Amino acid sequence: MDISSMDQLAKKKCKPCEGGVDPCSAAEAQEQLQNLPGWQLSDDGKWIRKQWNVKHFVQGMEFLNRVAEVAEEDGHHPDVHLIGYRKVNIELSTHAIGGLSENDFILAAKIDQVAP
Ligand SMILES: C[C@H](O)[C@H](O)[C@H]1CNC2=NC(N)=NC(=O)C2=N1
Repeated sequence: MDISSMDQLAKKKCKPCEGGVDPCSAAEAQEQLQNLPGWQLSDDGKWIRKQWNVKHFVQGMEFLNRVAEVAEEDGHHPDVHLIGYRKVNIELSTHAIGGLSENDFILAAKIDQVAP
């Protein structure tokens, strides 16, 4: 997987993924995360997660609605871990391969573009 800048990632489109490819390594993931500020890699290297502080609950919901549009457009979807009083926490992983693929980094860049 080539390492792209955030802008390069956001210009890419997620590719349909139904398994059959190896997840990216923790080292590749860490390298890619250099361009995705605020995203954390899980200890097992299988997912990335980011938390935002928002002004209020509705702002968090409006943010998630924008995320839903991006996800549907790209055919790659987040796991929303928390929509709280003033917090949103989103996790990304490619479920078809049980780990991270470039799709997750592309979606992370696109989510950052629509974050409040
Ligand atoms: C064919 C298409 O790529 C799959 O159905 C998509 C849908 N959205 C997805 N989202 C995530 N996070 N992981 C997947 O493996 C996945 N697969």
